[in-house]
Amino acid sequence: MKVLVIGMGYVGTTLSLVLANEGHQVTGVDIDKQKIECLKNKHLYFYEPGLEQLLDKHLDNHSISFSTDVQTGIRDNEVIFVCVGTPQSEDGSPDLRYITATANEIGQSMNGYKLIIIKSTVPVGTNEMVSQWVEEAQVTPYPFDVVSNPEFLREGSALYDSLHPDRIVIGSTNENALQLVKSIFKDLHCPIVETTPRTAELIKYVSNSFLATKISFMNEIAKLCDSLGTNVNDIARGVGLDHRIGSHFLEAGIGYGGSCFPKDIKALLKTGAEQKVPLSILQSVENVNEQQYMYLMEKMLNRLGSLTNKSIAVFGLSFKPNTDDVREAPAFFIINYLLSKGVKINIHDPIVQLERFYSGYDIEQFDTAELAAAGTDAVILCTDWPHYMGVDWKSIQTTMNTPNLYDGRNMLNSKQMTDLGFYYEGVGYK
Ligand SMILES: NC(=O)c1ccc[n+]([C@@H]2O[C@H](COP(=O)([O-])OP(=O)(O)OC[C@H]3O[C@@H](n4cnc5c(N)ncnc54)[C@H](O)[C@@H]3O)[C@@H](O)[C@H]2O)c1
Ligand SMILES: O=c1ccn([C@@H]2O[C@H](COP(=O)(O)OP(=O)(O)O[C@H]3O[C@H](CO)[C@@H](O)[C@H](O)[C@H]3O)[C@@H](O)[C@H]2O)c(=O)[nH]1
Repeated sequence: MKVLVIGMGYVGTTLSLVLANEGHQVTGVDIDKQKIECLKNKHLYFYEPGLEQLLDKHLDNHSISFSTDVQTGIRDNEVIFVCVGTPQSEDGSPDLRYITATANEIGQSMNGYKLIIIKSTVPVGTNEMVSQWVEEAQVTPYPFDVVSNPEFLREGSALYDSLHPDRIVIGSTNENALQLVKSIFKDLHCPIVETTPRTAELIKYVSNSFLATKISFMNEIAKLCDSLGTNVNDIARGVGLDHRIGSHFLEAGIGYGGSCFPKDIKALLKTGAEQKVPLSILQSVENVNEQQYMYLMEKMLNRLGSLTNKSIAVFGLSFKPNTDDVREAPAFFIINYLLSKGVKINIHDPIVQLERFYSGYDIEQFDTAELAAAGTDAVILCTDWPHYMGVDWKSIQTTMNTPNLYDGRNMLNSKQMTDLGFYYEGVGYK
């Protein structure tokens, strides 16, 4: 099938490559010339394991092409996936300007029937509004359908998640449109949830909110563990082996970040407020998360006494491993806090280059974790990159000014680190 994908961000690029891999003929469009140039030149402009190989393969066999010509893309394709961004606006609600612009563009450029599939995460009622916006923009009243098909991939495992989804959610009011979307994904074997567009839109927000709830719940329990002298990692295992609870998303630490959880939780809270339905549990989830990085900072302050003239190494910048995405990354909240206290900061990350973010501050990036830690008063581990399991902790311990190790992801073995001579603290784990 010929398909157009609008918006070559994480979601659109991954979807385009997966659809090409499933045998579809894909055109990917974006208004960002640089992104399109990169993709045309077989260069993935973001870090995501496995995607560059697919890009190479499908450009070579001509099953995918990229363009900035959105209008021609719309005219040449009956099936259109919309994957544009829906960032957070000032008041916490999603900014729908890119969705509106895309709906207008489709309405103005369409030359026959179009199936418009909304992949972007949008508040309840947006699919209905898209129908209205397309209709209002139409020059000739061609028929079209709008279907909600939210995306559930995770950064860092986007390809795997897209090829092995837990479920596909399709919200449609039209049976033919529903069957057409199902036929596009016919080779992906998983349950399909057929529902209304409004319900599909809400499923996406509830999924992210529930996952974030698990994290914040465990982060609060971690504080109790510190107080009681119990181990939150063992608690997560002991609790998660109960199938009714499940073992995923129970890892305590410095809190969740990324381009999705913080914004989507804010958006659902906004929806609750608009509907005058207080979402008090979700509000607590957000509150716990916003304070979580400071919990580790307070532990460090208790030991160091003061941060004056201190030098601290921060390991890991991205919001999670296997991505170079730093949107809402807890590492940056920590860095900003340390900078505000006049701390000298040494950075290491296996992928992310810091120059992109700071200049003129007392902050320096090093090529190795060992170099970054030398001479510092503490190391703070912010991202659970597997890389940090393999660094030379023995040598790090000997070169630090004072070997204090704060593990914001509870990823290292506390006994091993203590045996090496570190003062080690995790979150609910010592
Ligand atoms: N990133 C994720 O892991 C993820 C996962 C699931 C769902 N989502 C949701 O999917 C959507 C996209 O997320 P993303 O991370 O890929 O966003 P992104 O910001 O990385 O990319 C969006 C792209 O859309 C392009 N764009 C904007 N307006 C356009 C227009 N009028 N025509 C053509 N292109 C246009 C932008 O230039 C940009 O490249 C969001 O709603 C997000 O919440 C994201
Ligand atoms: O037990 C855990 C699991 C995750 N995290 C943190 O939570 C954040 C988000 O992690 P993850 O969900 O793996 O990454 P995302 O790529 O943001 O994916 C989420 O957001 C996407 C965008 O909506 C959805 O599609 C995915 O299903 C959803 O998992 C990261 O900072 C993690 O470090 C924890 O602190 N503890």
